[in-house]
Amino acid sequence: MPSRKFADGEVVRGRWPGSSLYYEVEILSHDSTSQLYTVKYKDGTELELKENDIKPLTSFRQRKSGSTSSSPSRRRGNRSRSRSRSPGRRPPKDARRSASASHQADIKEARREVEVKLTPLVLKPFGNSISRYNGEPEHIERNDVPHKNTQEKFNLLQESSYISTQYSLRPRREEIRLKEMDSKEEKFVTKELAVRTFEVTPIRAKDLEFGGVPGVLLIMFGLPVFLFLLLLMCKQKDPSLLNFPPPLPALYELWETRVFGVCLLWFLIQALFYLLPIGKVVEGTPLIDGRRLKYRLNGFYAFILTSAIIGTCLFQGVEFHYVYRHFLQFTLAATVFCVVLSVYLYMRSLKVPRKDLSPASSGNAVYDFFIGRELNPRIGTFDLKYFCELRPGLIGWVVINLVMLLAEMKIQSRAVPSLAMILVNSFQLLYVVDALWNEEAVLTTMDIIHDGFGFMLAFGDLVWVPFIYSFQAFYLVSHPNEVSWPMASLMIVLKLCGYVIFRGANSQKNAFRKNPSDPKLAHLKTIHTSTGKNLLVSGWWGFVRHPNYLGDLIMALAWSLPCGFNHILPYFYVVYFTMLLVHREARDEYQ
Ligand SMILES: NC(=O)c1ccc[n+]([C@@H]2O[C@H](COP(=O)([O-])OP(=O)(O)OC[C@H]3O[C@@H](n4cnc5c(N)ncnc54)[C@H](OP(=O)(O)O)[C@@H]3O)[C@@H](O)[C@H]2O)c1
Ligand SMILES: CC(C)CCC[C@@H](C)[C@H]1CC[C@H]2C3=C(CC[C@]12C)[C@@]1(C)CC[C@H](O)C(C)(C)[C@@H]1CC3
Repeated sequence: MPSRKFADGEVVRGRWPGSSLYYEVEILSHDSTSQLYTVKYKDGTELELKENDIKPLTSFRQRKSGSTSSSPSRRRGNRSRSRSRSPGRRPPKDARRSASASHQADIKEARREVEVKLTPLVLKPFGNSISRYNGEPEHIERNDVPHKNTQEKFNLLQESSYISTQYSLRPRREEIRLKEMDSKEEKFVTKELAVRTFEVTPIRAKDLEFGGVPGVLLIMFGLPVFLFLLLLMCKQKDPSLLNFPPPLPALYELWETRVFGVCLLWFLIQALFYLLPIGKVVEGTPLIDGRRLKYRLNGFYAFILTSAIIGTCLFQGVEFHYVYRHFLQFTLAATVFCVVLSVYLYMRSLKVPRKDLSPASSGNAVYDFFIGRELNPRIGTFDLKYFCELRPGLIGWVVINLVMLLAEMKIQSRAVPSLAMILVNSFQLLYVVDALWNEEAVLTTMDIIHDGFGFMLAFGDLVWVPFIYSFQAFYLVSHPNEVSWPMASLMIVLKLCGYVIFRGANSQKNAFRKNPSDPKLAHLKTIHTSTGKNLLVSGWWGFVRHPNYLGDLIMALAWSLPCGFNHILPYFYVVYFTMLLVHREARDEYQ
């Protein structure tokens, strides 16, 4: 039997799972089969830890800072003690005044202080949250040297951030109770922190995402070219990679004003549906200044109305084949539209107050043109980003799929569409309907919370989604693939598995973000993070780090499989999507 290093009843330090923080724990028992120790924290939480995650007390130096507590519960107690000593103990009303214009001089001075003294903690505004982990170790030393008033205020802010970096694991019910007790005061602290960090921290070049300016230039010029090449490749009889490059059409052949007019009409019809006073109005997550924007949820109605129009057009004998025949022209028209939209978005963003800028914006014109300068560009109540995220592109994708289904029947002289085409169409239809049905969920995605509205999302939403995501259907029109029923059943099962994981995880996350005290979530465990927010670490979110991405990837595979294995092209989506999600996961992890 393998020997054990620590005895029952021994007091040691246990590493907090997923962090580099050690708390004082008592060894309760040891399981010789799993080699896990059951340990108890001072607040009563019991966890199982590996031997590697346990250290003797003697291996830790006493911390210099004022906080000597080691367990989550003791730290909480300590927190109120330290607060009572600090200026932050003032009632919120008084404190709010300190952030007002009458203290501009203080702020200026503090700004200098922050730049010089608080550099280890790079706080950058992140969407509606308030600070951003800078990749440094989470354990932040506190500055105990007495300073002037302004420095003290920032110590308080730093302290609140320090407190936020400490993980806690307690049953969720208790967490909720404690949260309610503290929420008032925390709200004040984080709000003040938000306002100040937004003013004082310029974004450094190394913080730019997507490879900075060279990276975004490459994406902006490279992606449209890539998109056209992919579509041209697919038009070839043998779309093998060996047949690269495909024959290129003359540029003038790609432009057709009528097609551009159709795109414009499509956009305007969807905008009209968006403006209809049907569907409930909800509030988005709080902005940096505490405001919450209102959003109307009527995407699903827009989809129903669009289906009715498309149905009527079909009934009237409208030639949908026109879209297939002019597919490249449609792609170019949508790209031109998106460039014009991006220029408009950038120009208008130059006039908006700083508080309305996206936390992702940098001050560099090229980068900001790409990532979007303004967080929530609106014309009156018309929210351009929210509208584009779900309506013209996503509904357009379904319509394009239908066009491909009809084109397949026409070109291959079929009385009914192929099973492969039916599978692709229904899988993707389910995905779009799900997105529209759960429209509110989009309000908690990083696109809405963090990114501005610029070329990236305009191109992604209005060109990339409709013209790339419909690629499998486009492929099947000229490269038929027979799918047997047993294979089809396997693909359906795969799709449904992916969907259950995707929906389960997203719904759990949205419910949690909407109301962390939701009794339905009380059984779930959470950890506290340095952004001040909690993360779920059980349920779907205890299974893998990003269960929603996993489900999405499984679905992506399921809707590529009906295209068979003759060519790699239909699997491009799976490859791209994996890269996109790995990158998003890294961005999320960083934040
Ligand atoms: N088809 C496509 O092309 C495509 C592209 C992108 C995304 N998607 C799908 O869209 C959905 C949303 O994607 P997303 O990129 O916005 O990612 P997401 O993971 O849904 O959202 C990121 C946010 O989720 C929160 N979060 C992360 N881990 C959490 C946890 N353990 N507990 C609670 N909250 C947690 C964080 O919120 P806070 O910041 O508030 O902490 C984070 O900012 C996903 O299902 C994804 O697969 C599809
Ligand atoms: C560099 C560019 C090509 C990157 C383009 C990225 C976009 C294509 C995606 C960014 C956010 C994505 C997104 C969906 C579709 C693809 C994006 C616009 C989404 C609307 C798909 C349906 C989901 O249910 C969703 C609503 C959660 C999702 C939101 C994010």
